[in-house]
Amino acid sequence: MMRDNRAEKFIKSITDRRIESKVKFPGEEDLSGAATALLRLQDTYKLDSYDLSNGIILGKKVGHKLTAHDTFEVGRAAYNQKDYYHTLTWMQVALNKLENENPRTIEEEEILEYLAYALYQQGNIRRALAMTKKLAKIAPNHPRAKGNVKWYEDMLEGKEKEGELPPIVNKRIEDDGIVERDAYEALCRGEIPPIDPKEEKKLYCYLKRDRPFLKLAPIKVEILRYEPLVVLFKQIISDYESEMVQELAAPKLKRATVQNAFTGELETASYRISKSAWLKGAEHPVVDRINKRVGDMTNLNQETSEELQVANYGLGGHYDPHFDFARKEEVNAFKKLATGNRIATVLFYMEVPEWGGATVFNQLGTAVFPSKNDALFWYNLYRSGEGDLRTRHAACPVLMGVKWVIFRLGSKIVRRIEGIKQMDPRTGPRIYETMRFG
Ligand SMILES: O=C(O)CCC(=O)C(=O)O
Ligand SMILES: [Fe+2]
Repeated sequence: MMRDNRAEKFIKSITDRRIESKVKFPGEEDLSGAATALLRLQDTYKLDSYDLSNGIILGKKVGHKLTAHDTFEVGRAAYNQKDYYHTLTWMQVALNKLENENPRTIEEEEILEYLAYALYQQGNIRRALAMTKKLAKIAPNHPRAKGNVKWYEDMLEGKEKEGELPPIVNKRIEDDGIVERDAYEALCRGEIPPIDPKEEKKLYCYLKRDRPFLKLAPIKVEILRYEPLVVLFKQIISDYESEMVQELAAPKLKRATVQNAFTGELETASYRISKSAWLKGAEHPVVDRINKRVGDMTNLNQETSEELQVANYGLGGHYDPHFDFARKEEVNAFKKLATGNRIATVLFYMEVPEWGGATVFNQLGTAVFPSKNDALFWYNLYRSGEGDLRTRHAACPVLMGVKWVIFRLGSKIVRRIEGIKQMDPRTGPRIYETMRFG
């Protein structure tokens, strides 16, 4: 038994599978992606770099400590994205950690060079110079240190004063493409703007019994807001159904893609990090049952709904603010959807994270913290078929645990049999004819 090397068999099996492309080893993108996820979590939930590198989240010890080298890698990922704000904080923590490390996991000079450059980029030239001088001292043969000292000195034009260095300035970049970032992140943290008490009074819960099946099994509905309407269906799937859906979806999960608005192509993007899979009604009775239930929940004809989509978000998984409907200017948008634009979204929370992962409507100041086995519903389009820009929403990054959702998007040729009579003040009890949009 001692001669039997089990690792060899394991390695062979992994190697074979790798040749068949079934197993992929982590590469540069995985490392930078993991680091970016940490930075995203840090910003959204206002986490301290030092705590985070010690596995402490919001005061609780939850993870492993990072070494100075790990910490350096996070800083380097930030540097590669020209994010000098985070480069600076993480390189400082790396340096700090290195002092207490024995044996050391990284050379001090490596950290110093990045740190000096980040200090310079953030407007701390005197400190960048001091740091580079230190680098030149400990590594006299460093290929760039001496040149950089001169460069910084020239920049200061002899204005380099003796004595105390000014305090470090380190401002987060303002323009990173997400205009609504601050409001969005505040919502993710649960900092929700107060609701007008008059509006709040109009919100209520009721049992939905307006279809024959629901006479026997009424659905619990909670109205979360109006204009645009957002409701929560309580305890609408069972643990068994949720487990079954996860089991069916797990082998099919693939990295989620987004549609490039200019080219119409599907591609991966850092603003949407999750894995997803599609499930057909014919695949399992549970899927079929959930599809039918969406009809009972929403009173929307399900014939032109998209298949169920299952999404799994891991740590740091998220989806930046977006619309579920396609805008007219988007290339191929309607072609891909086949049946037309997406009138409504239903989002089931199968598995909820311990922290983070809220669904937030950043224009509306509404945040929904997932509750297991409940489903969120909203209309994406006005009755005219125009996209409702107020429905811009996002999935906040998961800070602890995992999040599993199912969503179903209803599209174009929609016969609202009755509308959601009690829920939707716009629809009332009327019966709608087939509507064609787009
Ligand atoms: O997971 C969520 O909370 C929202 C997901 C979402 O908006 C989407 O996938 O379109
Ligand atoms: Fe969405």
